[in-house]
Amino acid sequence: MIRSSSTERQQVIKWLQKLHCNIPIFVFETNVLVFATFAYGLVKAHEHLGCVTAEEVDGIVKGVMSMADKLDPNDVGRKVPNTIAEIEDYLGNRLPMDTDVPIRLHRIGAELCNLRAEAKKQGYSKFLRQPIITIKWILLRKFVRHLSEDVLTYHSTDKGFIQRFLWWNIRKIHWFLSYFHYSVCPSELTFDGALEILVAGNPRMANVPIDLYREIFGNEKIPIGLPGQAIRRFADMEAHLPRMDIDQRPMPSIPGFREDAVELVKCSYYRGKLLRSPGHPPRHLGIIMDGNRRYSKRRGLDSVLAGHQVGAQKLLQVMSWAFSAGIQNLTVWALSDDNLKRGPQELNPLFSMMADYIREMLMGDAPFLIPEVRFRVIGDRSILPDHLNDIITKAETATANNTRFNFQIALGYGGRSEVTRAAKLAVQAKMEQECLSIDEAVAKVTEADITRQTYSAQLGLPQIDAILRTSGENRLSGFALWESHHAEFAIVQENWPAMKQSTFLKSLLDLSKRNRRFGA
Ligand SMILES: CC(C)=CCC/C(C)=C/CC/C(C)=C/COP(=O)(O)OP(=O)(O)O
Repeated sequence: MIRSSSTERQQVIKWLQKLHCNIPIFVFETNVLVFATFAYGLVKAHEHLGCVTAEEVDGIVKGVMSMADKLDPNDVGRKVPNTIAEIEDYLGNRLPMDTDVPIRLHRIGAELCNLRAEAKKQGYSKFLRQPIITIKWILLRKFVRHLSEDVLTYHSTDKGFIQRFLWWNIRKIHWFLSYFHYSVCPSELTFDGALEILVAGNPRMANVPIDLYREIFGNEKIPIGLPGQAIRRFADMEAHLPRMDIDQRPMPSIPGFREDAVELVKCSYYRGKLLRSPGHPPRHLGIIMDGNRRYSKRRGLDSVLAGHQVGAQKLLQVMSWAFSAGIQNLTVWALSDDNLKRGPQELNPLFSMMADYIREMLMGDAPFLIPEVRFRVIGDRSILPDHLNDIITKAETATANNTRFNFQIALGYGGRSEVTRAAKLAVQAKMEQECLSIDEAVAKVTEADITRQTYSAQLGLPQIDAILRTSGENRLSGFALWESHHAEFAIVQENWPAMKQSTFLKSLLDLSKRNRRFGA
């Protein structure tokens, strides 16, 4: 199972903390965003071009951290350029070339300047549509090599010189970032989205952005409106660029890169929209995870179980996508009572796999991937094998005091059996609480009494108000039969294991826009 180790998380957190607090040039949130994009670029360049080595990427990171250690803390607050006009002014007038700067860096700087001049000459619109991006990648490669070489090999004890030298490199980074940003940043990149880009550069760090964000700044330190400010700054920068649809934005034509980058950009875009949407995320989202077997067949996987395994990994991702999108209650349907018709040859391995995943979620390096998850199972537990029931009980007990995210898995669940059960319990409760005969209790039972006996209500959760189903199927199959009365419905065409984060966020955005009248 892919997940971040706490050491990796801590490293990234420390690194970002230092960037944010100690480096004057990164005092503005936007520059952290831009740096995140830059870091992503480095990693991608390394992955796809194979020209930037892992050591070089490490060199940059180490270099930046060592610069953070050495810089003068009194220098905090320096204004950095944030618009094209400011950058031009900065490059032209306020960035003096130190005399002891290595010649080759000077040359790269000149090349970058030429690029800028070229862009200006041609007009940014034309410039960005041309394959000039390739040249940028070559420059990026050169830049990274030289910078990392310089930072790593420089051992002088002359503090004054080191400081000047490091400062110059920092300016260089910012200089380059501006170009990089103007080429590939989406117009609605949010802080959260940028962090995601950063962590997604390391596949083991994927899908922890909000959590990471909170760890970096602490809950009380999250500046209210920070994303808004960031968006405004981006909008300001973007105002100097031609408007382009996401799909038209210039991307290097490297197989795999474009799709990957477009997905990140789309996620960032939808997250930005969600942040500013006047609606709210579902209070309680229900998901029908459909299409595991079709996925397995379509991808030519070895077995049906392989499809379920990818589905289980998707579930871990979706939990964290939902959490970071502000959803606090998530119920997923993993096995219906109808599914019990499937033979033991499919069910037994599926049960074992579920037990493994729940154990892994419980015992793993980062339990449940997101903090303070309360885990519960609804449905008919009597149909589950003992080993699965044991681990479920352990997970339920271990997470019983958690409150930030309620996560329910429906197993052996059917809508009709839930309603039947709720009706029986409602009559029973009426008899006991009001000392009634069965006939009197049946006569007095109300809808509210039955609602109180649904699983959601019994667990102290709001009723499911939105249901998402994957694999293009257009029916409920009895999921949340009682609660679906007013629930909004979203259908995703992708099979569950193939669902993209952008599709998920887009569905949430769509759900948040629904005009709900509740029959009025
Ligand atoms: C830890 C834990 C509980 C993991 C859950 C794993 C998971 C995603 C289970 C879903 C199983 C299931 C019956 C999916 C429906 O697809 P299908 O098999 O009916 O596929 P089809 O619609 O293509 O036939």
